[in-house]
Amino acid sequence: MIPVTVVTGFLGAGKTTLLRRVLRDPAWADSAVIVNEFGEISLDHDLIAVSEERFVSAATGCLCCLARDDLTRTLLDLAAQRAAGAVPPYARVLIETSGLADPAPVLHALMQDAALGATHALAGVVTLVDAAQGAAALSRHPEARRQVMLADRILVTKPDLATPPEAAIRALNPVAPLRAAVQGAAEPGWLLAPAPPPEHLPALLAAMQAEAAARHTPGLGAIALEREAPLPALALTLWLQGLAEHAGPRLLRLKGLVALTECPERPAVLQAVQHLVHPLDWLDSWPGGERRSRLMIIGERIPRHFPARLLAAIEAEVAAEAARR
Ligand SMILES: Nc1nc2c(ncn2[C@@H]2O[C@H](COP(=O)(O)OP(=O)(O)OP(=O)(O)O)[C@@H](O)[C@H]2O)c(=O)[nH]1
Repeated sequence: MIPVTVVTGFLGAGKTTLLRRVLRDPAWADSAVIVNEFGEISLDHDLIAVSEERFVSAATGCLCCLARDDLTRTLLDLAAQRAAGAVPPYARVLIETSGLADPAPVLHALMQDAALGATHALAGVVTLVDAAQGAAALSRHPEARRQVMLADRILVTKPDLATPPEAAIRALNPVAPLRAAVQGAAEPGWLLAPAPPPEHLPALLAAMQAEAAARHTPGLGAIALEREAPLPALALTLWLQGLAEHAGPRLLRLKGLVALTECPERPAVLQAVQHLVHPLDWLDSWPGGERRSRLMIIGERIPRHFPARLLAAIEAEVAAEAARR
């Protein structure tokens, strides 16, 4: 049996950060990773930096989540390749759901599909809750609440930024063991040790399925932005300010790799979760040698062309100002 752990948590909670850390630990490096990303641009592979063979990006055009059938096929294909020696042997599978995913269909697939059940066993659901923005996400987004309700273990992230919203978490899930960790520095043994599914899980899943229509925040969408030419850091800063002013709390998540004019040979990793822009990080080199900025914005009712048009206007203004000086 191949143990499968589902790692979930709302947009920007720190799932990729955690996986990157866990996979650097030699004791857990023999894990296969399936990342379910929402939107047209896939970035997590570049950020997790796990080997090509053990990584599957299950991108989806649907906000909802990884469809049951897709997940079943992905897990069985991977297991067949493992049995045939086409991929290095792996000891477990970690599934990172999209931040907007309802984990219930994934759990259904693992618990009810006969072929999957014969080869894979659900080892647990690890839910991440952001100490800084988790309380807001839990009150506004049904997806975030369902992720906490289904958790076997809860990891509060970013406790360096704010006090964990423990009361809001406990109101949804009074029993799951809870710990906090900065930058994914959690004990993998605690996080990933198989947890028997709680007795009430089938009833909880059935109840959730019954109210499936209410499980998503209405009006959510992802906007992708790609560009060849490097961008002045000033234009990027002004663009972020403009987006935040325009969208306010409707801007849920922004992430991307950006070529800055000041340092185009290395990609800057841009991360924002709601109004909080995290400090820029840098990768050592451009993944695949392709020097092209890629950005993904997830928000509620943000006009599709607004981010690109705002960026073009700001860039023109910054260039004109530079020419005047
Ligand atoms: N200060 C602080 N920042 C953190 C911590 N954990 C993660 N972050 C930052 O939070 C941002 C989002 O982290 P990710 O790991 O990309 O979050 P995610 O859940 O994978 O995001 P999505 O897949 O887009 O939903 C990044 O800038 C991380 O560096 C933490 O404990 N403290």
